[in-house]
Order: sequence, then C-alpha cells, then structure tokens
Amino acid sequence: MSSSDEDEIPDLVPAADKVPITIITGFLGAGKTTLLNYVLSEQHGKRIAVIMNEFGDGDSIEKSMSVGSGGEQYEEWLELRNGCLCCSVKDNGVKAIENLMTKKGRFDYILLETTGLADPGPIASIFWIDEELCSDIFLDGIITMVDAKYCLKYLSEKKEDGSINECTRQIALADVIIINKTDLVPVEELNDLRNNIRSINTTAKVMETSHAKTNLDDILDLNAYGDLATNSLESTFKERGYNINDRHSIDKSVTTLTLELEGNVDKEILDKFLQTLLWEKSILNSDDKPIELYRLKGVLSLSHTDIRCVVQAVHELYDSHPTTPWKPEEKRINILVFIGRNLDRDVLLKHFKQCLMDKT
Ligand SMILES: Nc1nc2c(ncn2[C@@H]2O[C@H](COP(=O)(O)OP(=O)(O)OP(=O)(O)O)[C@@H](O)[C@H]2O)c(=O)[nH]1
Repeated sequence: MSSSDEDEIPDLVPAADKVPITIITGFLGAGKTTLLNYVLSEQHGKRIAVIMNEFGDGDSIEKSMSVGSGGEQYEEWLELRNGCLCCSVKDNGVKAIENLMTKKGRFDYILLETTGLADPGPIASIFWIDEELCSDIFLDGIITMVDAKYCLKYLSEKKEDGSINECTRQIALADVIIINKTDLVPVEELNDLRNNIRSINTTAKVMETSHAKTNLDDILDLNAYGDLATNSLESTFKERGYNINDRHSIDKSVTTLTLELEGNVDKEILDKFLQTLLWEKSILNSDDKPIELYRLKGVLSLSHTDIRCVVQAVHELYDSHPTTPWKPEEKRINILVFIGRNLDRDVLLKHFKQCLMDKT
C-alpha cells in the first residue's frame, strides 16, 4: 500500500480469518439505525457486532456496541480514550474492537455507523492501513444510505468554498448505496434519483428499500477493497446495464469514468501517474481544473508477469497486488475505473496510454 505519508508499508493480502468491517454512512434520518436494528434481528446464525457511533457527548469515553449472536442480542461498551470513535479509531479504536473479541469471542462481521461524519474516506483509509499492519480486522466496504425524499436536495447543495457537498462525496465513495424510504416518493422521483446517483458512482451496487429491509447477502462480504474477481469490473458494468465506454450525459462535476486499454502496463510508470494524480493532484482537465480522485479500482496486465494485478485507491492511499493468472487465450485488457471530480477522459487516457509498454 502506498500513501503520501507512508511510503513503504509491506503489501500483505488479508488473511482469510480476519473479520470484515463495513462502514455505514449517510445523512441524519436516512434510516441507518433502522437498517442496523434490522440486521441484528436477521442474523441467520451470524455473529454481528454493530457499533453505533453517536456524537454530541464529547466527554464520553465509552461507546455502545450491540452484538447479535445466535439470534440473541447484548450490549457491550467499547472503551475509547476520546468520545468519538472516528477520531480515536487510529489510536485505539481497532485495538478496542480486537480486545473485545478476545474477551467475548470472535465476531463474523462488524458494522460501524458513522453518523455525523461528512466524509467516510479518512476512516476507510484507517481501516485499510490497519489491515496491512496485521490487524484482526479488514475493510470490507462502505455502504451509503440515502433518504429517497431528500437526497436530490442534498445532492444539489452548493458549498460556499466550492467544495463537493457531503452527500455527493458519500455517494462517490460508496460500494453499496441503499436508497431508503422509497415508500415516501413517487416512481418518477425515484427514477430521477437513481439516475443521478448512478451518474456519480457507476460501480456501486444500488438497492432500494422501504424501512431498510435488505437481504443480508447484499450488504455483507462486499470484499470491495480486496481482489476484484476475474473480469469482475467488466461483468459489473454489463450486469448493471452500462457500456464500459459510456460517457455520462448528465452534467455533474463528480462522475465515474472507465478506461480500457489492451496491452501490458509498465508498473513504474503507472505508479508515477497515480502518485501525480492522488498526491500531487497536479493533473488538470481541459478547463484547467485539477482532477480530484476519490476512488479508483482497476485490473491490469503488467509487463513481465502473467498474473493479473488489481489496483485500488481511496483518497490518497493506493494499493496494488497480484491476483489470478491470465489464461493464454485471454486478451490482456487493462481497466481503470475512476470516481472523482473534474474527470477528463482525454487527459486521463493520454496518461494511461503512456503507461503501456507498447504505446502504438
Ligand atoms: N416512511 C419511512 N420511514 C422510515 C423508513 N426507514 C426509517 N424510517 C423512519 O425514519 C426515522 C429515521 O430513521 P433512523 O433509522 O433513525 O435514521 P438514521 O439514519 O439512523 O438517523 P440518525 O440516527 O439521526 O443518524 C425513524 O423514525 C424511522 O422509523 C422508511 O423506509 N420509510
């Protein structure tokens, strides 16, 4: 894994026995608590720990955690040095969860609610780094819950400083988006919202619920930061009805853009390209605005190896590792999916092409 702060952290693929942690984000009242209570009541024999991260009581040194186990529920307290899990998670939040598992037995899943946190990126990065540092926990993905009635309003909010509003950011970073409260809006409004959400983030799985009633299989075992299964990016697009080369017609500054190139990539040149994009943020679009990347996923064919390489990035962190071998008859295709602001197909394609060994 690489970051602007920590240059060389050993690349370790998460061991199978680590516990997945999923970050649940969304605006006040979207239905996160309803979802988590529903998950706890529908565990199907799984041992699920739900951490409700409430804000407002800054002096508190403990956080409530509901653990569902074998159809029963009990409440535990997570001791933190600082009242807010998100602020102290770097120091001792992961440790606190691990200690609790030592005391109380292993959880199968951990769901962490992040009410009041505008941007799930930093906390996702922390769990992602921690996984590499031999923690018992690994980041499974980010679920963003939106309120079908108010989401369009939140999406269109303009920030005075010109930055991206929180709702757009949460949708851009999501691996699963749950549009809840569908009972409160007419079909046309729901269609409009769904199209807007998909124009921002094309790769996330979008679900629609009333009273947060979901299928647990849709929100657990996301493996969004792990290996992308063979051809999974291509099949994701096909399943969701997108052409991999689609341009988005809706005029939005935050979008998903997918590039596909045949050939073999030089890893060193690619690393340099991603570092310029993620850390230096010095690649400009055709309007001279800096391209800001929130999330990146990719499958690459590297020169000098027959093993596929997966690349993932969130905020300034990125990681790449080998996965499955290319079959001799397979076309060596490189796919990069960017989610960010001011993305420019021509500019990014030019840089991506420069990473190819054979640039013809
Ligand atoms: N009509 C309708 N109401 C819902 C639905 N889902 C949740 N609610 C209600 O909406 C209110 C807010 O739901 P919560 O689950 O507390 O939302 P939350 O995202 O946890 O909100 P905070 O705890 O404030 O962050 C509650 O009164 C729920 O009963 C839904 O699908 N339809």
